[in-house]
Amino acid sequence: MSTAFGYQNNRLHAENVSLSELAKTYGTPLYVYSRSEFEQRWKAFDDAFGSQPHLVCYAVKTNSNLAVLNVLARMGSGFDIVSQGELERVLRAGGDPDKVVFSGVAKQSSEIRRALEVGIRCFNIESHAELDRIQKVAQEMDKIANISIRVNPDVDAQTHPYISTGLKDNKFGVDILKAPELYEDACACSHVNPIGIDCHIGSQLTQITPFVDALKRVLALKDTLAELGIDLHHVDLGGGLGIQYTDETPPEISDYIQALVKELNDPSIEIIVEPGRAIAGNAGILLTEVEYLKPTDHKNFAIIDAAMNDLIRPALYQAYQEIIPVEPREDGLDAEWDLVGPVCETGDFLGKNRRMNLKAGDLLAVRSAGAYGFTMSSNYNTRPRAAEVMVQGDQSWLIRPRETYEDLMGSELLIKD
Ligand SMILES: Cc1ncc(COP(=O)(O)O)c(C=O)c1O
Ligand SMILES: N[C@@H](CCCC[NH3+])C(=O)O
Repeated sequence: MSTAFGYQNNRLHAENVSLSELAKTYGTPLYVYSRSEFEQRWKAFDDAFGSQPHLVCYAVKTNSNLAVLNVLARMGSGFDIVSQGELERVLRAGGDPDKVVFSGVAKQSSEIRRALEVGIRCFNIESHAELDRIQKVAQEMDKIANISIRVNPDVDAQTHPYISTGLKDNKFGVDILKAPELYEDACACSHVNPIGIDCHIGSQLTQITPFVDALKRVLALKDTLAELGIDLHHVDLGGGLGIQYTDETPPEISDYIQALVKELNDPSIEIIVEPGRAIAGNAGILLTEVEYLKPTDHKNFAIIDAAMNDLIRPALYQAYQEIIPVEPREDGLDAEWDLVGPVCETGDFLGKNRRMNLKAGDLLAVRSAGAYGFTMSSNYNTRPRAAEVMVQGDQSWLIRPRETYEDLMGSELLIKD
């Protein structure tokens, strides 16, 4: 797990910043990110390619805070987006549109138009209907749309069924056997230019083998296309590399990338990867305070001020995330606790059966919350979304204030009649 979060003098720190101090200044729940961790993890991907042409396109959905995107853009990162909203964020954060790939099964015409207007690198196409739509919009704009086709290699990613994307049963991509036909149709389009092949088989993979198996199938397709006279410039292998949440042992970034480079065995082809979790996951924690202790004959509940609306992974995927005290103590109530939030749902828990010595008012840190944490948060129960803070060394920056109650009204209108 990340070394960015560790104890100094029995107090948990983010780099050299005390989390107790951050909680005092900004309140809880609070997302805290380590800038150094984001930078090191992105660089680990970039460096691992050596001389192989490549582009690391950070998956924006993972953590789309503008400061996070800006830190990565400054390092030269590309971006994998799935909506115009994400595109606008990348642009606002100083990202280079020429390093943007656009994934997703349901791109709207207006989104395609905007992406062509700013000149993104490539659309990852997921169906014939989408090819037709992109051709139509590009023709109207008199632009050429670079595309790759996202193929579904039917490889079992051996991950949670909700985050497995490369099986025939999943809505993503096109059947790899039908892909040559689609490429031929794309070549026949006046305003579409096929430049690559794309696949993404799932998320939180802890083995290299499924990635290599998918690449083998992609390369077989590439050979078939070459025989049809269709030569491509890149292969995009998506994201999906897992992280350690508890006792998983995911591969090192360098071993994963080197396995891809070795299997490709062609220095003239560019490899694009779209990592998200492997960069952001262990670069963030969610800080929360114990509001009440509620021991019962049957179970002990520690009611905390963070909830499923702040971090939905435990409720949605039964995901396990480590929860540790910011200032460990021995004079509280030592018991097994269910750490539950204020939301009116039985599924509102961040952890179950966690042995801890607690008092009300204690601060806890939910680890590995940098990925799919804030970006999946909501206002359920009309709860303001948490603030986000970035630290580096002994510096900290508030990068998104906590929502106010006025923010929660948004621009809704009363009916006047
Ligand atoms: C198309 C695509 N690319 C990249 C990612 C990022 O995945 P991960 O966070 O597992 O690296 C996802 C999410 O799974 C995705 O759907
Ligand atoms: N949101 C998921 C990952 C989904 C990946 C998106 N394609 C998670 O928290 O694990």
